[in-house]
Amino acid sequence: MSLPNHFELLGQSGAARTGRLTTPHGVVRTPAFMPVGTAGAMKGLHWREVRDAGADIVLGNTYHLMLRPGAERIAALGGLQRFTTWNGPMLTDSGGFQVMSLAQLRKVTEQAVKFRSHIDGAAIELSPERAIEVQLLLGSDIAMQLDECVRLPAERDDILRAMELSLRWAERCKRAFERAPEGHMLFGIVQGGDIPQLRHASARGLIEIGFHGYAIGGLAVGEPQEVMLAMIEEAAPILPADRPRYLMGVGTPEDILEAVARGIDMFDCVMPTRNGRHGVAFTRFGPVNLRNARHADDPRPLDESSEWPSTRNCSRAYLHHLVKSGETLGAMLLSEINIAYYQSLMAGMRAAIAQGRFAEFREQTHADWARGDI
Ligand SMILES: O=c1[nH]cnc2c(CCNCC3CCCCC3)c3[nH]c(NCc4cccs4)nc3cc12
Repeated sequence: MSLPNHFELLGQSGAARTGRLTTPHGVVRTPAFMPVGTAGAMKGLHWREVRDAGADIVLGNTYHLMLRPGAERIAALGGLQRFTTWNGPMLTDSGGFQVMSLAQLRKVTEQAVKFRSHIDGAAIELSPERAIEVQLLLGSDIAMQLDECVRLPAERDDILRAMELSLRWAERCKRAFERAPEGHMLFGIVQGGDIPQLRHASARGLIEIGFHGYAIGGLAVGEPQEVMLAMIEEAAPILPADRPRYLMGVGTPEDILEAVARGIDMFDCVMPTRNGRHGVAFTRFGPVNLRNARHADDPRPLDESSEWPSTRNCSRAYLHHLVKSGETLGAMLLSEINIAYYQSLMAGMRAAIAQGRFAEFREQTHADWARGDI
């Protein structure tokens, strides 16, 4: 039987789509950018700013939260929304991806991913069943299956092995998710590396099992942008048109624009806050590195036409000063400026798609970025 569908397509312009995803904690407008909360908090931002910037949904970081303060403790405290006071939709990942990049002594077996906590060295076993249990304890509106993501370039055998393991884990996650409360969703994750036939097999396998939405994983892991875009073109058209598509870990504003043009609806990336902490602002005319001495005497704001106050009011000279002197406020201001820019890009795409003029929006946006910061 097919799962209930909480996604409503509102418009299309070429392969680009705009829609609404209804969750127990509210509606998500797509295309959507999901800012990443780290251990349950947004680095350098208050939730109010995240909401004001236009974000409908944020990511909860399962790997960190399950290690500290622990999923059972967050459940006892009323779940992630109450714990963090972000009272809107939340998506949590399975925790598996970060085990691969953060944990020590990790081992992948049929049963589970086994690793030692980077906090206290405790031996942890993250099985598909435990990954679902943790996300249900956190109370997220959208949970992700446990999968194995292979960094690229990789051998065909390894990509095939990880793709088939991820499909078996998808089946186990689906079964474990059957006890989820009404309205909560589970997304499968397409793997298959940079091999079209394996991308097709993975997508078809997930559709056979049946999910509320489908993520495309295994990308933005070291491959050139054209390979990432080619794999989206292989997978997206196979995925059900009436269900959301989430491209994991992506990306720069250009990656996002080009992925929306190929039918992707949801994104997450650490770039806006991470680049903000490193002094780089994303703007309508491309990235601006505020560490650069050329800004020291520049009284102009980053973009006087921006709707975001800090982008419209803070002088480059001030931002340069804050960044050079290592003031925390510098990282905070640039994080909010970047989140606000990403959300304005998403809002611009949603409007352009709804009005059937996405091709023009895409062309004008590329031209603005090419003009660069002057
Ligand atoms: O196949 C995948 N399966 C599962 N997760 C993936 C992720 C993590 C997505 N963000 C999770 C967030 C959860 C909350 C905390 C922050 C992460 C990816 N990120 C990237 N690229 C960006 C990359 C980031 C780091 C190395 S590559 N490709 C990814 C591919 C997969």
